[in-house]
Amino acid sequence: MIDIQDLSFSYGNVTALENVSLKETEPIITGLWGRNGSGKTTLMKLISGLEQPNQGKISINGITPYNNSEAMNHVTFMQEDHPFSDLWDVEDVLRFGAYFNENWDQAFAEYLLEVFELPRKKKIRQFSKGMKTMIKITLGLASKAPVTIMDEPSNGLDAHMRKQFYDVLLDTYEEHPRFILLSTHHIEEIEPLCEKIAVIDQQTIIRYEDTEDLKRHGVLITGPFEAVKSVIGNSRVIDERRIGKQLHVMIDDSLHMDLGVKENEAAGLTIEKAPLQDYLVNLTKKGTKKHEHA
Ligand SMILES: Nc1ncnc2c1ncn2[C@@H]1O[C@H](COP(=O)(O)OP(=O)(O)OP(=O)(O)O)[C@@H](O)[C@H]1O
Repeated sequence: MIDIQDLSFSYGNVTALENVSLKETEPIITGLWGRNGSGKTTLMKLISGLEQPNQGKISINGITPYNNSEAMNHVTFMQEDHPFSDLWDVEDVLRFGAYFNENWDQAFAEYLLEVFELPRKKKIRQFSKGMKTMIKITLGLASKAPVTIMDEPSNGLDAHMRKQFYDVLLDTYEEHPRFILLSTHHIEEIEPLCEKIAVIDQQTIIRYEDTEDLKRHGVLITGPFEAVKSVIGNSRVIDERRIGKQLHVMIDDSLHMDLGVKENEAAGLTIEKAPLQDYLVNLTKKGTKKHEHA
């Protein structure tokens, strides 16, 4: 389906991606999480053939996307600032979608316009941020491309429209499975949709795993200094704060028996699972260090 090997890319002397590898053979929904400037958009542009790698290979269903007109039948990329013409209204966007996508589903596109309550005759440039996101979702999903890439697809959506987005995405995916890559800074916004999550940091993908496995990671431990130090052992500490005699740490580990037992409560320790977003932020922050055994 998608095979990226040892990919590197620079804008002039700014290295945006280095030695990125990611392989997925199943048509699944994948989240791409990373902090600002981590390289998410660059990776998406490379996958969709808008940029040429400096090094490494990308294969989409056996096709190299850069400078390859056939790739358009395999990949759709909905950019965060999608280049819609100033003159276009919704009907122009749909005509564009039908012209450039061989799997275009006009009936589904019409249905999505109704779900998102989009006015047909209004110019896209007059749309609100959320409405622009909804027309991009419409274009992206109705294209039914085997590889569908969406940069920040929940950007600007209110709670109701985000729920509508989840519902239509899951329905169309179930009916017509394809590889869907969704990028975000806020993992909670897309995590319920994603079977796997790729984490990008310092120009490369540092994790690519099942969402459920990733969600088990990140444990918060709070309590008296010595008790916390003794329970964390050799676990990797990704956040540490001292407040008075209390120590608060987050470790890059999953909740397991050694950490969860009642004796720890007796020692005044609180041990709990950290929210996934907090875990990812700490995992990718500068200066994250290995705990040295006391
Ligand atoms: N056109 C460009 N010219 C020069 N440098 C660029 C260009 N586009 C991106 N970069 C640089 O490449 C790196 C990766 O940027 P990219 O836009 O891929 O990150 P991102 O993860 O999508 O960021 P964000 O979440 O803030 O949108 C950053 O250092 C950025 O400054």
